[in-house]
Amino acid sequence: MTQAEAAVAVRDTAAARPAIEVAGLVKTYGRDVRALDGLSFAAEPGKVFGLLGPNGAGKSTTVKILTTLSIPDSGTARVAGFDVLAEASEVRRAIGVVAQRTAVDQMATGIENLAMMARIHGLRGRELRTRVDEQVERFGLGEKAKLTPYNYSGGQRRRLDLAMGLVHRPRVLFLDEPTTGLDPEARIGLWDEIRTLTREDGLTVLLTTHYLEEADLLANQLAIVDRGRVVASGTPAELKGELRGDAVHIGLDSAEAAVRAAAQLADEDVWDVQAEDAVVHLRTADGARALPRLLSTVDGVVSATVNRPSLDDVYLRHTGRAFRRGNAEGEAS
Ligand SMILES: Nc1ncnc2c1ncn2[C@@H]1O[C@H](COP(=O)(O)OP(=O)(O)OP(=O)(O)O)[C@@H](O)[C@H]1O
Repeated sequence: MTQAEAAVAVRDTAAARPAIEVAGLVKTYGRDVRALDGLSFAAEPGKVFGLLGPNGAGKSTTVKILTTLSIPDSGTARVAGFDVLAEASEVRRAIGVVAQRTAVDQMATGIENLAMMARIHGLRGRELRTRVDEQVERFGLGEKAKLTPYNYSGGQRRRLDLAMGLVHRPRVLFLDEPTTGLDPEARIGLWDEIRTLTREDGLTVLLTTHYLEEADLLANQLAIVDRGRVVASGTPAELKGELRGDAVHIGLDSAEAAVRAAAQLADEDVWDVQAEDAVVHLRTADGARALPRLLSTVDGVVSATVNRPSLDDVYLRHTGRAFRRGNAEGEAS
């Protein structure tokens, strides 16, 4: 092997290593709250990796550890090849963070905000000005960049957040619930922007979300987190593809009726039958054709839906709870 070939081999090996590697992370708060309970996953470089889980699943705790803001009780984590504990300052230089709560100073213009962030990252003079101009251009802020964020639309404010998170050209970007509060058009625009960043700039994005649709459409790879552990991982298509048949959800007039219906339906040609509150979830081959037969088997039906398995069904399969219910529990705690 020539020296040049060896250099390429070394570079390719480095590029092939996961951008984020997490193994057996445990984090407890006080005596009782085990926020992370042996969490492990690996995110490929240049892709969007989605951490999907209901409120309280442990997503923010994971991000805090990966961004060096919190220390795990045990386990290891590497970001951009650096250990989050032993090489915390290298990690900080390699990452950008766009939190759910904006870091934007509302009294300063877009340009001033970008310049402030660039200065925090040690940029000065001409390099700083070039970098700020690049971000204004890259994120389509145009003339708006000369105004304070009060004059921006929700989508523009979020793009300024992104531009600020990327001004120092990080290799890994942490994005927390990026499209919360945006209208559908702005959400789709932002998803496009994030995809472009990974495809064209080779950026790795760790996205945390409790929006199933966002995880499904935006993430190349997903880890579904529940109670501090990864319960399933893969591409959205792989995860949904693991579930055979169609998903059927039958709403009944009471929780008791749902328990009775689940027992009756178990004798039919169905699988993964679960009663939860006043709903029975199950899967069956050719759901549309099977539905009239299934509905005639039980009493007290108030609604029924049939669909191809969604990430909601994947979550249900692995946790025994519907995703929305998981969220409601998290919000209540
Ligand atoms: N500083 C803290 N002190 C005590 N408990 C905490 C603290 N931070 C988080 N927790 C608890 O740890 C668990 C995991 O919380 P975490 O915020 O990581 O979840 P999450 O998946 O990010 O939820 P969300 O989507 O609501 O942010 C929850 O039970 C939460 O109440």
